Amino acid sequence: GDKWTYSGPDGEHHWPNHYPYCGAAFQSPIDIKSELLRFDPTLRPIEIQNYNLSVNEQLTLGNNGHSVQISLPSKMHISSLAHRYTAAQLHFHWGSSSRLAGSEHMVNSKQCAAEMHVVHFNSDKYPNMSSAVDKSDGLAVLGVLIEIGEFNPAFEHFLKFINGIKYRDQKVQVPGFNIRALLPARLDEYYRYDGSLTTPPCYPSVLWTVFRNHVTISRKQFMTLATSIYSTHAQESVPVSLNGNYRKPQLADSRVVLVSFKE
Ligand SMILES: NS(=O)(=O)c1c(F)c(F)c(S(=O)(=O)CCO)c(N[C@H]2CCc3ccccc32)c1F
Ligand SMILES: [Zn+2]
Repeated sequence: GDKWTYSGPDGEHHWPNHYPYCGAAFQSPIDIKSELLRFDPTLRPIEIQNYNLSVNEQLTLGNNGHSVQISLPSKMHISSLAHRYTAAQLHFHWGSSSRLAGSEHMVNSKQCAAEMHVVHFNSDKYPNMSSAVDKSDGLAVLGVLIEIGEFNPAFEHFLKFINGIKYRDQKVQVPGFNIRALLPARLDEYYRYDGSLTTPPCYPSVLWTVFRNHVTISRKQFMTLATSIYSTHAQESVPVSLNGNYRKPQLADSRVVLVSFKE
């Protein structure tokens, strides 16, 4: 079972005890430092299909005890990579009401307030997420850095339902909305490297795309995300707030981070 947490005796330094890959190479996230970067002119703009979902489509918004996740329909996919990568779910990592920094990836050691990940699997080669999750060409995750600033109406499509998933394993259906609106304007500027799941079992199976440009949410929206969720079930006597659900940056080793932009 997934007993792992982000702090305490089951925190990230202990993950390798039960999940050996967490202590191996090619781990994510990383601190994306200038000295690791190499411009790659072959990196094409990310092209996504069917992200603009109709309100008549129902999405499952859930609290899985580690994050807030939205399950995504399989018509959504990335079409600009070597294989078709079909969307599975998106989820978030955030700080806390007392520590506004909670992104997983950092850029030159700057940690943002939060980070969104849209998880896709290689549907050319694998039938579903479960069979793709431990394959070296199995997954592609789009990472979006989130800063506190302007109010973001796109986030309201799920934040307004968050009180329905306060406790672990609670789920609610929410109307579909344009998932593209959660991404930054420019999909042509990004960092690209080979890495892993940032949670156990930490399989080194992820082609990471972290967009250069962040999106913003308001302080109030951030506090809603950071203070509404518990990692414990409703019936548990002692509720434990879910915040600070980000893994620390891992060793880059000899990895190069490719960039699609010059300046
Ligand atoms: N940062 S990340 O992108 O590496 C990443 C997470 F950080 C994260 F929390 C989750 S999860 O499913 O919400 C909870 C634990 O897996 C997943 N979920 C993935 C991993 C396994 C799996 C299986 C089916 C659907 C989604 C996922 C994940 F890929
Ligand atoms: Zn994630």
